[in-house]
Amino acid sequence: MSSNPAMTSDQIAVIKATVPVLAQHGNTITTVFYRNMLEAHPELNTIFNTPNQVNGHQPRALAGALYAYASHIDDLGALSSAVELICNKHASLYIQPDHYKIVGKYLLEAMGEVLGAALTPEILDAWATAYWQLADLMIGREKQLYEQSEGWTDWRDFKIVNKVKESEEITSFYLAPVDGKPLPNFQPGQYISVQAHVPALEYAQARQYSLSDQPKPDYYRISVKKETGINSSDPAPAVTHPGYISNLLHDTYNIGDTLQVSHPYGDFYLSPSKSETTTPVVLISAGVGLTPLTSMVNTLTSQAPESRKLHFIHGARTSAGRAFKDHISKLSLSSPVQATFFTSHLTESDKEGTDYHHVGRVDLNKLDDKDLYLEDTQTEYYICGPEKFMTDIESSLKAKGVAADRIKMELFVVHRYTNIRYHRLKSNMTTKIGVFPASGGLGTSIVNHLSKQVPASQLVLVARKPENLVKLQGEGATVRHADYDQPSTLDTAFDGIDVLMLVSYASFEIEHRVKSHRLAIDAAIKSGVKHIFYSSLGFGTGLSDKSVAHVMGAHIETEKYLASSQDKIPYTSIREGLYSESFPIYTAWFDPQNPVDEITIPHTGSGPGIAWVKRDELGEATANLIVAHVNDPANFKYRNQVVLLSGPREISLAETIDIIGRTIGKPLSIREISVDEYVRLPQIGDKHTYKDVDLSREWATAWQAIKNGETAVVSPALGEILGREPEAYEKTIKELIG
Ligand SMILES: NC(=O)C1=CN([C@@H]2O[C@H](COP(=O)(O)OP(=O)(O)OC[C@H]3O[C@@H](n4cnc5c(N)ncnc54)[C@H](O)[C@@H]3O)[C@@H](O)[C@H]2O)C=CC1
Repeated sequence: MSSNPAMTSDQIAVIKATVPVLAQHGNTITTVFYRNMLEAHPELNTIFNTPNQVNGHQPRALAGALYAYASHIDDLGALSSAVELICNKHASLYIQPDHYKIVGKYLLEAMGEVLGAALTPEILDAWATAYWQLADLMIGREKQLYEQSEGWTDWRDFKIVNKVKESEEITSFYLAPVDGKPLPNFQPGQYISVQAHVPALEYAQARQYSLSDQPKPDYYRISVKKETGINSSDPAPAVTHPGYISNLLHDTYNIGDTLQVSHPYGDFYLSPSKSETTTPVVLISAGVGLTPLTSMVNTLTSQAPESRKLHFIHGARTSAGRAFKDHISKLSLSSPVQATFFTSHLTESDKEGTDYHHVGRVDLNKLDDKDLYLEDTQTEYYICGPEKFMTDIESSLKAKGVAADRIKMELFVVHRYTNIRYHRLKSNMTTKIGVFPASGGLGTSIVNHLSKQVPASQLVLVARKPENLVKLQGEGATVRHADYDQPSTLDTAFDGIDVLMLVSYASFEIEHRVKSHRLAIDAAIKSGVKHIFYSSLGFGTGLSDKSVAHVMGAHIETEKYLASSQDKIPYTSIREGLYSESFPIYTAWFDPQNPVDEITIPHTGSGPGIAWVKRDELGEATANLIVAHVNDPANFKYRNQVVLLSGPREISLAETIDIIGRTIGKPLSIREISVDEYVRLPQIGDKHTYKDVDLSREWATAWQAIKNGETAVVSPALGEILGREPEAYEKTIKELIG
């Protein structure tokens, strides 16, 4: 039993009250925390993943976890799967109670350093108690895990006894314990941590690798993917690339070499009872995600009754990159295993029926329902691969009627496990959701994502040109006409709608825009709408109501109007971060098709940057928030609140331009010019003209806002609401112009 004090109800209230502070400063706190702690305790570098420190992933993940913890301080049950995931990973790294003392000290100190006087003794005390409440819970669970490991409670030396190339990218390592003692059993799907000395860092690093074969008493097998583009003899990627250790194993570890290995752990595994029953199992993976599922299929085929239905579905970019192809194909000939391979890039030598069955990415709609064993309500589905792949497959299975508790996914990153699983809720079938305008970039994205989660019959799509919405109309959506510029069309446009998504009037002028928004809000009140969501913008340093950016003016006014109307209509204002796709606006209309060498803007490029975010992820998260409200309005977290959806990291304008330059293969630079020069640039033309009035000078206030750090705030909310890490800017830009 712990001797730490329990939390009082006042302390719980204090923690809940600090949630917005964590939303705004969490990332800075955790960044300072890791920096200070690792400076004072360099020996802890072996525990933490160095590239994830450098690229900011680890501080972000911890900030997300703290935020989730504070939000659920009075409902810790909601975090139990996250705690289980983290404790398993901790156990595989041999985390000890003393480590929690060090972490607690530096975390609370970092809060003090970042928040200054705002961290009153009362708040500090509440956080110290909250920290130890969670730490005790985790220490207790980790103790149990160590007790279950049959005395194997520290790193154990293993020798590589075989090294087998499985595909162009994947190589298996067969690891046998140096002490020769038999290995404990594990659950198929679990992983081990493998620790290797990294000469470039002068310390060891550990990574988790799923076991890829069935349990054997004399060896473990892991199958490791080599990342392209990193050379393990170059020390630089040792600190920047999370795949460095995998490449080090490929390039420098051979038969006879020794590695340190942990006991197997992990909470993604084949239900033990499944190896004895005849429940059908479908294993769906992409790329190297097939490793834990190969362990499952090997286990099941070695033990299972002949009558069990088993389907192994795998997607690979190329057939040559597919590991275990012959092995799985052979299993499908001699056992009840069905195998279906998807290949997205075919080569001439690929043969249909052996190398692949379908072209493209894994798409369950290409398979018959009977081959997914949908008719059996016991069938279990195991998914492993990139995050987006897993959530897409999960949605696709749910759309086919599979209950959430029969879908299991390997989610390594804690952040997305904070269990505020907006997209997992069941839809309330009677609530009507309206979107206006249900067109344009953001509106269309919101509608598309809503239609994946609720039947079209629940949607009321209101647009200036309703003829563009015939497809959803055909599926049962109600489609209506309305125009911000024709106020009378708003009178009845929102009738019958329970929850309305109001997308802001597309302009950067203030007066007419605010007037249009007010008219729409008033119309919504008159129509009896019960909750209004409004798309605001990501200027204003997080959630503040101050901004020097002219473009933010109308949003701040509208938010004030919403706040003053909350007795008549509760609201949520979503500050949609700056679209990654909108880089031309911030680069003096740089055109990747006709690239200039020099970008002329009233900004040096350095200083605070922009937390760019992909527009379609904003659409998806906005839809998730709407669905969360529809399902449980009483517990909706953002009632009468403003929430910021930002991208995963702040990127300076100089780096932004560097990324764009690298993507198109041309070095680019910034030359700072005056605002006077900027507004006269020929390419500006009438791009900032609204109803014949040139607003270029007003627009240029955005540069000052960026300099002031207004667009640099990184909030964990987007990742939480999406249930995965938001897409990296580099990737979005590559897709856009690469
Ligand atoms: N977060 C960011 O980085 C950015 C945000 N925005 C703002 O976000 C909001 C949504 O942006 P997007 O969907 O990307 O813009 P968009 O320009 O793609 O779409 C705007 C839609 O509004 C419709 N529309 C225009 N005038 C209308 C009227 N009088 N009545 C009804 N509908 C009308 C248009 O038909 C169009 O479909 C806009 O207010 C826009 O100004 C715009 C660019 C970047």
